[in-house]
Amino acid sequence: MNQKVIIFDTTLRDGEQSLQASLSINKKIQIAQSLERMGIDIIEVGFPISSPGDYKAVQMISQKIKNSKICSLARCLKEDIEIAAKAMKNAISPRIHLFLGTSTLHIQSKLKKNFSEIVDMMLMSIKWAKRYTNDVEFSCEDAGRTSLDDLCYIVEKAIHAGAKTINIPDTVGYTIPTQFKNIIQTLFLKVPNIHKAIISVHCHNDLGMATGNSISAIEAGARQIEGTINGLGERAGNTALEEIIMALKIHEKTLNVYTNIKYQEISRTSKIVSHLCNTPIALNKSIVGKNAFSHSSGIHQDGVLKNRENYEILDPNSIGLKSCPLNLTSRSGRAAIKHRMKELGYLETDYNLDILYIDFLKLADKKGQIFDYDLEALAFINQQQVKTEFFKLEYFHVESKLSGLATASIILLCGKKINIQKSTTYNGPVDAIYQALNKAALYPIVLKKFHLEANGEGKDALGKVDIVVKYKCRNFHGIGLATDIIEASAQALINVFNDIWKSQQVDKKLEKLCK
Ligand SMILES: CC(=O)SCCNC(=O)CCNC(=O)[C@H](O)C(C)(C)COP(=O)(O)OP(=O)(O)OC[C@H]1O[C@@H](n2cnc3c(N)ncnc32)[C@H](O)[C@@H]1OP(=O)(O)O
Ligand SMILES: CC(C)C(=O)C(=O)O
Ligand SMILES: [Mg+2]
Repeated sequence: MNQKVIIFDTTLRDGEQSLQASLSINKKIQIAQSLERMGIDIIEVGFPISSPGDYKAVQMISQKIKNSKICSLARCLKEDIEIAAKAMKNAISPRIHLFLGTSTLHIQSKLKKNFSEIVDMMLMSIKWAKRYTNDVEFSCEDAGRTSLDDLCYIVEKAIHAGAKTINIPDTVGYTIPTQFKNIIQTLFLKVPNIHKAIISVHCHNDLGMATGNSISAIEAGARQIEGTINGLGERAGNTALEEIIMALKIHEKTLNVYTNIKYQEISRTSKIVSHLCNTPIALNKSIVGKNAFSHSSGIHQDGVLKNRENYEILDPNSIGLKSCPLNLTSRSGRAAIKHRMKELGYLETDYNLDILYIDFLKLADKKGQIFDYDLEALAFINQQQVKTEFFKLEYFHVESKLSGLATASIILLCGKKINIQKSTTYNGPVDAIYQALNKAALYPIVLKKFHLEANGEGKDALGKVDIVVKYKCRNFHGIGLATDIIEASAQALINVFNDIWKSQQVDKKLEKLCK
């Protein structure tokens, strides 16, 4: 009988570590809900000791997610474990994920300890974590460069101490598939109590081996795969879960395994993660790239027309990609929009149909036909700007000319106050409106990245602006979307102001609680 492979998603933890700006709590909740809908078994939602915002996000996700297990990361320190447990207090079955470097390099040059101290730290922390939950995972950080004897020793002790899952990370993406398979096979051969735990792997993609290494680990007996959507993660990223999931589906008869993933949700989840994390997907990315199912050369097109399977190993429908039979224009109604969103894999609870319809009509009047990418952008970028936000742009007027001054006038609602500002600069219209908005919001921010692109194709594509802004020690990411690129730029900055404002409210609440 086929065995189950547990899919463990760390987009919100390892994936987030690689982003230029940390995710707001709302974005984290939206991603977690998307992962839950995809059938992810375990969602690693954060590292609660790392910041009050992360703690709060773990706390809120623990309340909302009921069909996936919730997991939080902790170092082998009592305080980390206690905070992780507290943040997940309302989760149905919380998992504490402990990690500790086990390679000589990490032990000596990073942790400044010896091997027996590491074993003691591991034993103490598993014991401590078990006070809060029965579900403890222990990761041997840098296992890919750990001596096999040391690895077998520490894995045996960790299982004996009560860890139910043992994770073998190739933290720096060092190994190649034959080596990594050998590590897992050796553990199964030499660790006497290995069958009392699930063996998990967590691969990084520094040499482009993450998916290959994870599959080779499954061949050797691993039954949990850790990874992220779109392969986000430290440096070159983690194992891309969509790749693993589809590889396991296609080769299920060879590998004798299955997963509980709802394949139809893959495309939608990938797009949501890409939008909210400000990480575009490469055109040629396996499974979810725009070109993954398109055929450009004559011989391939001829072959596909004769029989799709000549050049396709996957049916695009299987991951939720469906072509659109409806022509969506300003003559379309709510029913058509709801229907198309459903076909694209979204539930009515994912978006607000009334707000989406208003935005849809405005856009449809401007550009005629509305495509899927417009609809998704309106639903998942515009609706980030919930109508109850603290800062709201009421009006702007911008003028600029060749080799001359640019001037911007704005009216910004700041809560109940109306703030009117004007700014003039030689740096162009975006800088002019940013200076005026800054004068109104009064946050001492530094703009670190400004990226403008066309969302869609042709002259009626929407302008999409992504910015990263530094405020105090933290980076914030904002997205703006509009047919007018100045409006899109302004909206991106206002979204950042709203996130800063919200994070200040969270900090204030936590300060009160701590007093
Ligand atoms: C492989 C991975 O992906 S591991 C996860 C990595 N993720 C992150 O680091 C993101 C979140 N991190 C953070 O917010 C911060 O680094 C914190 C809050 C965890 C710690 O912040 P600080 O207390 O300022 O420590 P700093 O980050 O400078 O250094 C890390 C410390 O943790 C120690 N440490 C590292 N791993 C472990 C571990 N598994 N168990 C116990 N201690 C550890 C280091 O030795 C170092 O201690 P030292 O200062 O005594 O040398
Ligand atoms: C915390 C651990 C599992 C990790 O991310 C790594 O080793 O890459
Ligand atoms: Mg990692």
